[in-house]
Amino acid sequence: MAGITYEDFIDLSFEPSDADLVCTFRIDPADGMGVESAASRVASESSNGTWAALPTGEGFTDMRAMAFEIGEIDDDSGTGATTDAAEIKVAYPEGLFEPGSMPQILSCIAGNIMGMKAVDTIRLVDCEWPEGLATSFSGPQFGSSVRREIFGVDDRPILATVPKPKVGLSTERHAEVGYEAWTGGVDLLKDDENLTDQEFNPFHDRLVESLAERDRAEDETGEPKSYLINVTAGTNEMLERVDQVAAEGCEYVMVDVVTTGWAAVQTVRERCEELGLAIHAHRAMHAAFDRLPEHGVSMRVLAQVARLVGVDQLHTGTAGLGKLANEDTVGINAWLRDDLHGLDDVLPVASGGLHPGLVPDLLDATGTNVCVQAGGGIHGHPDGTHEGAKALRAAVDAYAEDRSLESKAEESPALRAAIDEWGTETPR
Ligand SMILES: O=C(O)[C@H](O)COP(=O)(O)O
Ligand SMILES: [Mg+2]
Repeated sequence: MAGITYEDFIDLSFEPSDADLVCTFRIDPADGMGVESAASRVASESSNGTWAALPTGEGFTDMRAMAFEIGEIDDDSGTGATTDAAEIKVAYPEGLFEPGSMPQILSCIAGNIMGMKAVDTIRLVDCEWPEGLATSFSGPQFGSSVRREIFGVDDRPILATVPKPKVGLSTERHAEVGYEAWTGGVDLLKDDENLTDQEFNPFHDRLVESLAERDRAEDETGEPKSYLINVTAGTNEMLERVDQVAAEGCEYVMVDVVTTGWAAVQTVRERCEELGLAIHAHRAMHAAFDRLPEHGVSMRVLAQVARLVGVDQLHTGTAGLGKLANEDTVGINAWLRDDLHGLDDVLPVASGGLHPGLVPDLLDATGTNVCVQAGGGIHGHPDGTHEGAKALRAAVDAYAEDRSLESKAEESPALRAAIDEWGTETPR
């Protein structure tokens, strides 16, 4: 080949090899730009092309991506009409990627193309990860086995709660809230995404005091309990916090994986393997990438990335039942459980506006191999945190016993009060 131009990046008869990474994009070509031209520019800019024709020849390895499929998108009018947008598939050769480097991969498949003028919008919808690339990542260390291995539970979801107000509680109050929630029946105390190491509640003090309350709650209930402490920080500081968590005898760290960045998560994952700690991934900021359905990176792909880099638990939404907009929680959870070249699965976490009255519909949608997290739905209970935790546990136990909430509420005043307060309504 003497040279390449973007036209060399599309071939509708091309068949990807098993080693290729195949990405599905939704693209809306700019005015005057045909869909094939736009598709070829996507493949070009995300692999080794640019706007100008380029010389190749000696010293050049052909790392071109290839747009090989263009599908029409129905406009949902019921008339069979289609939109100007298209769903395209692009195949990327294995050699384009640095194995085990999520930042490098994302700089290809979700890099410059997100801002190209050739398209009005572009969304990375899905990826099919080939074995070579997928297994260059460690994947989860524990995955959903945390339920059984840490908590000895396999007939119900594990339960978590984040103290509210989300920031501003003193260390002492935070630890007390943990004690009340653990003894009420939740398994995990969880920090909120914006609680890290502030003056009103310093990290190390919170770690030590919360674990002391954890131990007390374990003694009283006879159940294993744990704490998802948020180690989010710059990478070096984060590693120091991970070390402190292990030294104090906790099983988990929590990381805000999107704001922290995937490279740092990979680094934390390595340290967590040395220390035997599980990673709880909060997805704060994901919606900046995935909320607009025409543009950005889907939550499905973010979840794929999280699994590859090796988180054990990941927030994936509430199947639309909670307070936050959700993209296909059920489908994403299924992907997290499906085989991925032998990598471990990820435990989905349902969180954001949940309360006991939503539990049956939630578990109908997600199944019970999940973590159910409620903040306001516990601490906003009319009788306080302890009763709120009892109510959530009763709702989950009722589901395991195949009983209605109303019937369970006859023996659980805490659940009765929660239902009287919130009913089965979705909050906003
Ligand atoms: O971090 C979270 O998951 C949210 O803070 C959940 O809070 P909520 O249960 O009060 O909506
Ligand atoms: Mg939160």
